[in-house]
Amino acid sequence: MTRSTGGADIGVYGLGTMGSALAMNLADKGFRVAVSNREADWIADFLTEAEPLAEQMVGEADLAAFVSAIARPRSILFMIPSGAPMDSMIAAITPFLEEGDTLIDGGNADFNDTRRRSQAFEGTGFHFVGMGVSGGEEGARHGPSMMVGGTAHSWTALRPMVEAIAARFQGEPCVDHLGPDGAGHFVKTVHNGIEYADMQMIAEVYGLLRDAGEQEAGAIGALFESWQAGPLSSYLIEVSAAALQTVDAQTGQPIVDVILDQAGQKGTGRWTLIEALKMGQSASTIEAAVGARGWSSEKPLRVAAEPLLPSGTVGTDLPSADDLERALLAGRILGHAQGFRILSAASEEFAWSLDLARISEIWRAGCIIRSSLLDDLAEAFRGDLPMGQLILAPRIIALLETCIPSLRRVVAVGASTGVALPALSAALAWYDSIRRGRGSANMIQAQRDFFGAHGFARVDAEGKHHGDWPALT
Ligand SMILES: NC(=O)C1=CN([C@@H]2O[C@H](COP(=O)(O)OP(=O)(O)OC[C@H]3O[C@@H](n4cnc5c(N)ncnc54)[C@H](OP(=O)(O)O)[C@@H]3O)[C@@H](O)[C@H]2O)C=CC1
Ligand SMILES: O=C(CO)[C@H](O)[C@H](O)COP(=O)(O)O
Repeated sequence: MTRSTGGADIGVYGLGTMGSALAMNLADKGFRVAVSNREADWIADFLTEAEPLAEQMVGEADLAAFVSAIARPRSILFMIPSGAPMDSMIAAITPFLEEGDTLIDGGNADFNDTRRRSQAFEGTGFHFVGMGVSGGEEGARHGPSMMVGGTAHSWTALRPMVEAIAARFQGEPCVDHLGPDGAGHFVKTVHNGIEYADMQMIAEVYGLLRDAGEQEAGAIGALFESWQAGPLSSYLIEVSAAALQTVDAQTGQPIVDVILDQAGQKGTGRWTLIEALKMGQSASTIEAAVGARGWSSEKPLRVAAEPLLPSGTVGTDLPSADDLERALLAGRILGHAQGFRILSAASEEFAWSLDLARISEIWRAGCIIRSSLLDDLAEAFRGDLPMGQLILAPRIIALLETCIPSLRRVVAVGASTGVALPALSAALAWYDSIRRGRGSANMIQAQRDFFGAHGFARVDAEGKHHGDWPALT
């Protein structure tokens, strides 16, 4: 199986969808790659499939031989499931490492695990990198966006390779060293939270057109396709348009009509929320998207409830196509604003000094959430940013002025027709919360003091105060 020894520039362990594609991308860019996989039989199959690039690869089933095949100091990239499998692989490979070697976890890992592993590596002479990779199989093969967290030493070793294989936006590689330990995986997690929100809002518009508008999948797909020429232009709209216009070979129906309405999830959306809540951040659009995937899994309950619970009104006029397009743009802006606020809070919490402009820039190509909006966000972050808030950047305010009225109209139609638009509605409520100088939390404080003597601050005096509340009979 071995085709050459000792001189590989990098090792890739885990030849599933992502690992195979990244190994081929690296070989395509002229790097020599050692590859290995838990299921050893797959190594030979992969090398056969990788021809002619296999000439630059060496396959080793044995871990010691795999490590030996890589030139020192070694860079070893793991593309395997997060959590326990990664811990087991670290334990298994560490005995074969030497001073200066770096292990890279390129999977979707919980950044808390990455921080723990990075700390465990401190003082060992080995290095640990948590690297978020986005772009799916196609991106991994031809140019992903990558978010690197780890030591400066590891970045120096890794940089030429990841810059060579990354997607490019106007010639610039969509990869950067974002900070130490868990910074890269945290940014990837929030990327996925934004991805969940964007996917959900697109699905909501599809649902509104299908259920309130009784439109066929192909027609909705054609509408989405037309939006690719405007400000909504993005990979996710492109994918959705193409999926809606794809016909199932078995039935001749639109394929989306035969796909069960239960969405999978592997954890990154939920992690985004958990970390947001820990830092006191509201990420209501992302929460709605995670919650909607949860509702999707409760199919039997939904089927049972449909004939029992009162519905919305029929016959309401649908929003115009322009309104739907602008509502989605507003939702996308607000979903990103929530994500970037979480990144900003984490940057402070963990002293990462995250460069939010740079993060927007490396998301402009290669990754799943790439969109023309990210170019606007990158420029907004590089320009005047009142109170450090993306949503207050003049460029973003100008965009919101054009699309918030549409979001209001679309949410109103969803409410009256009884078509659930949880992420779009949450985005609008989040927007209306942030722009309201005097909110309604004075009522919460009155309730808390009434039942629990928690005290409240007054608008006209310093200090903590209590109400002279009446006794309830
Ligand atoms: N698919 C995607 O679009 C993206 C995936 N990711 C992340 O990349 C990582 C890999 O995903 P993907 O390539 O899609 O997954 P696949 O299921 O296609 O491949 C998984 C790989 O991990 C190996 N593996 C599974 N369990 C273990 C274990 N316990 N110990 C060692 N190796 C193991 C498998 O080996 P074997 O062949 O023996 O089963 C296989 O090589 C995941 O963390 C995922 O979240 C990140 C971005 C995008
Ligand atoms: O990281 C990714 C894209 O950026 C992966 O495709 C990930 O699996 C998506 O998350 P989920 O499976 O929970 O939808």
